Amino acid sequence: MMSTDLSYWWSLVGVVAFFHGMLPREAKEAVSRWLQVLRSYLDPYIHFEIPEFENSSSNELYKSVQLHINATDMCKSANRVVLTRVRNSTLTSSSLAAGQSLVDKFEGKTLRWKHNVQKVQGDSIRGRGSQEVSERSYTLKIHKRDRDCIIPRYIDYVNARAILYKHQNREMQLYTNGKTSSIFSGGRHMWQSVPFKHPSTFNTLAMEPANIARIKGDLKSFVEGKDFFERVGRAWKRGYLLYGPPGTGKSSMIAAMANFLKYDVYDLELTQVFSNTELRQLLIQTTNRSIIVIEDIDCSINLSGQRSPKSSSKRGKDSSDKDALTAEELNMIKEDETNRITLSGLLNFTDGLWSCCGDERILVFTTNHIEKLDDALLRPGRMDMHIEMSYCTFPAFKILVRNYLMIETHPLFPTVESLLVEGKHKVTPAQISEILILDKDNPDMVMDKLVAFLQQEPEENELPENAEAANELESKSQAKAKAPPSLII
Ligand SMILES: Nc1ncnc2c1ncn2[C@@H]1O[C@H](COP(=O)(O)OP(=O)(O)OP(=O)(O)O)[C@@H](O)[C@H]1O
Ligand SMILES: [Mg+2]
Repeated sequence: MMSTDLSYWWSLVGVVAFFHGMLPREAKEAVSRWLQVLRSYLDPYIHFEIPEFENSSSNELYKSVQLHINATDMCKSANRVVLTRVRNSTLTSSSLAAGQSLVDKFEGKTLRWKHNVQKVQGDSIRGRGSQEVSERSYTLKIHKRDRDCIIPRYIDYVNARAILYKHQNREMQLYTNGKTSSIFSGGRHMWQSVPFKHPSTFNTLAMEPANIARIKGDLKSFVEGKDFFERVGRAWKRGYLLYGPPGTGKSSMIAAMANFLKYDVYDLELTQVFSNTELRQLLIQTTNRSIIVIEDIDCSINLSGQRSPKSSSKRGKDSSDKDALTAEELNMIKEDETNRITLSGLLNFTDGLWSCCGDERILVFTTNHIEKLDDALLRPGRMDMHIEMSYCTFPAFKILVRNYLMIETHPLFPTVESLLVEGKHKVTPAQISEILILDKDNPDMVMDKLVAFLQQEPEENELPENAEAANELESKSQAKAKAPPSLII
């Protein structure tokens, strides 16, 4: 009955439109207004066109819709879908084929997307001469009564989903600062980047599972904490101090953090930074959603405010050789001496910088010698979480074995457990990994070798009883005692 009514009204509109051309001007205008009212009564939907290009420039909203459709997997409900994959990528993107529609839901309202593809003659602006090109657009159809209550918010939601999806599926970058000096940098970009493809994740890290869960939880609440940081008036940043002996997974942890958050990594080599001005330029050039890493902080900077021996030797010149230097080099040393970076200077500077530019930054310092670190670095508010990367425990060992040998248990596990707990010498995950990698297809042989290794008499440089290791353990416990009430795990 309803459809018969509608076809009657549409026929009437058609007839009126036919005679419309023959009417005088005033009557024409009146009829046009009347037709508009009638049309909106008959079609209660509003259609938004979102073209791929508008005035020859690409329309970001079109790309956002495409990404939103990918992110929500809405294509599942379409009959025809276009699948694409760019070279060297592992990601398959899907988009609606021409003429296809799908339904989205937002705040209980129904919205319909349709993808339109039309062949048109190309124009010279897009550089295709007179070739035939495809003109694409999306049409969003919603009920007129829903328009005002959801439209600005729904478009914001589509954009936000698209940004998140793009971020999660993009290629991450590892940046390093090259060998520059304030004299030579001349304001050019001082970071060089390569694609970041480190395979370490929280699943491959050998660590107490409870600690991994705490770190992941901390990172997650940091990422979701924009409103919190704004409310309490703090810069949106988080600092982690990773400490422990060599080969316990500090660098692997940084890679796992980056992979978990999909953040770029800026590996800041402080020994290549020769002045505060240069440091400021470097930090300003880092982007949001990134991890800034300073490895071996105790070796990179001298706590008393002097350049470290490592730094001086890297530059290859010593003040005693001043006679042999050129005027330019002497100037560099002079500038170096007046601008040298101290740890507290660095921290004060980074704190100030975070407060005024950049969001969502993570700062990670690593050290093998926490006891050598300045109180300025350890005081609360500087490094929010102190994470000890320790020698291999049995739970950590099981993670390594699961990853390397793909076994969950083995008859030699109890022996390994007692050797790790009461063993003569402590071993790092790196040492265990070296044995586990010997033959992934022969777990029995590898487990035998591992037990033999753990039963060996400790070598000089591995002994906790020897001078260096004993000192290390001693100073670690002292350091723990003096560590501030930051979160220590
Ligand atoms: N906790 C761990 N979980 C998994 N693998 C580990 C772990 N620790 C070390 N390894 C293995 O040992 C190698 C070296 O580890 P990594 O470079 O992360 O140690 P590190 O603590 O950063 O050492 P350094 O203090 O010398 O920089 C890694 O490539 C990895 O294969
Ligand atoms: Mg390391």
